[in-house]
Amino acid sequence: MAQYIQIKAQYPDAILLMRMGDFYEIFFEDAVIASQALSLALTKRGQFQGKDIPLAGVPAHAADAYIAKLIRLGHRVAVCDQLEDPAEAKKRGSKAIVKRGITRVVTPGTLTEDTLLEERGANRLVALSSRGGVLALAAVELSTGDVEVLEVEPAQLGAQLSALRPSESLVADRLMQDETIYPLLKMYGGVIQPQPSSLTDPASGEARLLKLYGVSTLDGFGTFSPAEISALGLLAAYIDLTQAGKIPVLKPPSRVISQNYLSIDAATRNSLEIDRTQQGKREGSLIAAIDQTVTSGGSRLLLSRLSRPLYQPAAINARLDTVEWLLPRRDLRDALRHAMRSLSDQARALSRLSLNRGGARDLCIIAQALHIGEGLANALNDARYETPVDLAGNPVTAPQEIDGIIAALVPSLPLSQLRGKLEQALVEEPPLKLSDGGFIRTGFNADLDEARSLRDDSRQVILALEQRLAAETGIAIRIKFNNVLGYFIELSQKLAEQLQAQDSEKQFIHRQSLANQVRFVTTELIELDGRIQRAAQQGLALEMELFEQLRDEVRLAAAEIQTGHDAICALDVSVANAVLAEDWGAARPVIDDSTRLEICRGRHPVVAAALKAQGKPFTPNDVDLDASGAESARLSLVTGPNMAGKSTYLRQNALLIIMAQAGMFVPAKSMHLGVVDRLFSRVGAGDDLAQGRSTFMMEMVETAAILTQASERSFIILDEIGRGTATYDGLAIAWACAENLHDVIHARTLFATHYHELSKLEGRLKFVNNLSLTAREHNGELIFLHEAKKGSADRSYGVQVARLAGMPTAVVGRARDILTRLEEDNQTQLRLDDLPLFSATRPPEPATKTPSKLETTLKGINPDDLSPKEALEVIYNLHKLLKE
Ligand SMILES: Nc1ncnc2c1ncn2[C@@H]1O[C@H](COP(=O)(O)OP(=O)(O)OP(=O)(O)O)[C@@H](O)[C@H]1O
Repeated sequence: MAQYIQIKAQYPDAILLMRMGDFYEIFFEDAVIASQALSLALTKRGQFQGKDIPLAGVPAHAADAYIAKLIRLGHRVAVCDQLEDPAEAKKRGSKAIVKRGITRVVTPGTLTEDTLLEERGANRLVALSSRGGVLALAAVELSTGDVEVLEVEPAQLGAQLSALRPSESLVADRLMQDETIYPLLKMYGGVIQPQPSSLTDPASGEARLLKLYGVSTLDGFGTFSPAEISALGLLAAYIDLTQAGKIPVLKPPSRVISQNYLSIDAATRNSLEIDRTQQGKREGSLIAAIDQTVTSGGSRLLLSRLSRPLYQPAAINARLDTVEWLLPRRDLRDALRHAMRSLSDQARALSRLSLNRGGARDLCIIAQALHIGEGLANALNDARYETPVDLAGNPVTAPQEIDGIIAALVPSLPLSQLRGKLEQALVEEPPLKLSDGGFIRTGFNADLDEARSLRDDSRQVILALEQRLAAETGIAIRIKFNNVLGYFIELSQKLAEQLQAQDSEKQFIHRQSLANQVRFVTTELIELDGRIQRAAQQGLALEMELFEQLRDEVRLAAAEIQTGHDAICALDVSVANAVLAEDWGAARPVIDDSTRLEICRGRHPVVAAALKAQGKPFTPNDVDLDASGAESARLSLVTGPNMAGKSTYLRQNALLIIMAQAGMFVPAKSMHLGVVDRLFSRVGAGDDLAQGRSTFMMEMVETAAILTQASERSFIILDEIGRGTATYDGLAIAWACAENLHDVIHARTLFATHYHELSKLEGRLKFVNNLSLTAREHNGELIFLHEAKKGSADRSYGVQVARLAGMPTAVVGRARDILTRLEEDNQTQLRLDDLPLFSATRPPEPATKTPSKLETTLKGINPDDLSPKEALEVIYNLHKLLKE
């Protein structure tokens, strides 16, 4: 108990699992929590301060599953193991206690076990910190070693957090009080772990980073701002704490420049269902419909590309070049995919090895990946020279990305030697547990072979002994083995009596009597047992030593192995995109700096695939927008009956932009896209009652965000703005928003509405046109054509849709009557022609004052965090701002 209490005191917030022989035992309050969470029996053991100590326990061999469940429920788990053999402890005296210590703290963001991780998803730990008014995010994916860091504008925090989708977030204590930041963290940050301000100081953060990376300066990784260092430092501290000092192999932090990416705010990401549906499932999301990758690393990379599409045309085109090059090379693609399919998750194997959690199987995974990588490089290299000229006789050069992949996969001499060594050393299918031994091949190490043959020979000797004793005594002697007694002779009661009766020399020593059996040993057997066990232990110790040597060599080569792994992931994604492009008859989008969005016969990737699976056709649709207004409308008003396909049309165009900027071919006949800087979607928000916001309030919050943040390079889809309030209020808001988007923001916009009155904007505003999704009424039946055509719809056919939905006939009939009456009633017709023209250009009413840069910076400073030197620096900065 004293040992327990002392260890528990170091990890008060975690559930402590204490190793006791074959079990992990849980005591006190932890036992109560765990027994409820894991449906374990709650018992008691001993007393503490006069009270019973509650106890629960889980078998050590099944601990992973229990830990996973606790983590999923949001707990942290500290695992305390036995650090020595109980026999060692006994040497110190019979009452000595086995040494125990924390070997790791398991938290949602720091998992590395395959059994606890989603194969195709990322598991990120994120840290958020701020220095001098600048906010920074750092993210690590411990199971693959990827580290990213970026500065964020407070307005972009939601977008960035939702792109990273952390499982766990470390947050500097004082940011927890920030009214704008905390709600975002709560929504998108996973499990939040507040961190003391003392850990956010950049100087100590830098020291921790140097230790983590084993370098003497961070200069080789680039330049980082104090806020970025502070966030990275938080990660380093937490990794140190949770991994009990073991240092993972991490890639150098890559600095994300937000301006190089298409920004997608959190609400948009949710509503477009990029990586999961609004119900939280992968199935039905964009990624599920388009993921053709064959490796888990490739799948994760595709997800990260879709979560953060690019903004620079050159970078997008480089990816597209690769897909285009792979597209006609079907045999090559098949061969590459076939080879990659047999790869296991190399990145995670490497990470386990570096955290001392790996086994011989992980070494095999690395060797196999190096082998396959080399094969891939050869196949690509051959293909590079296969078609030197195209049909027109022009030289065909492989895209740059392919050259890069080949270069990354051809191993250096030391790495290929390491691969050879691993292949020589390891058996084909090593046992799951290292402690079982038997993973090193015979012939690799002479000492090991000798120890093994000693062990095997001894077994022969046991057999011989068994036969000899049987012959000598005339009794069918059987020698058996168990972990407690070692080797022993086991006889039935009757035979035992017979043996003892004739054993005049007392050769057979009694060991144990069971109900029906009696067990004996002989001095010879004891000696033999010792010899066998020593040989086995010696063999195992040698194997462990060899394993550690190989593991250290792999660790040393980690950076090159990671580069190769990244190249395979990129290849997998490009091949997958080419496969998809062929399956779908997809087109390469033309990407440039223009302000166009022109799609011919585009299809919704998810809806079209779902309909296809049901054997139903999908109607392709065009879109034609130009933010400058020179070539076509800037804003299209989309009307049409309920169920006509307005939302599908809107989302389809947004999704195609995401795919195109992620560097993928798109399901369309053609697409011309002037790159989009920000994507906004206001499509059917749900309530956020937890935050005290009604549906209408949420809709207004999101619309406000669009109107304040969009630029003329943005793309916006707005679905039924204003529908959640009284008709006139809603129409007025929708009207004003459309005007503002057109006159002030100039962004390419698709605006779906049931307010048919809005169609009057065409003609009134220069760059607005009307589109409608068509339906036809035939013999009282409504037929949806799902075709987007020029012009506006005249009605919504809501009552017909209600009938289709199975509303009682009496209600539908009554609704029809009321509708006719309302339509006849001229009073309800709006006199829209009386509205003043160009109202959106009216000078805005004095808005609430936006804080100046000086004020924002001042607000971001926490005097308690500053050293005198930093304070002086801040004063200089503020003074500079005053002059700006
Ligand atoms: N282009 C299309 N081709 C074939 N089917 C389509 C197409 N577009 C939409 N659909 C089908 O029509 C259904 C309704 O589409 P959607 O939700 O987009 O309609 P809507 O006009 O937004 O309706 P409401 O105004 O009631 O919200 C979809 O679930 C889909 O199955």
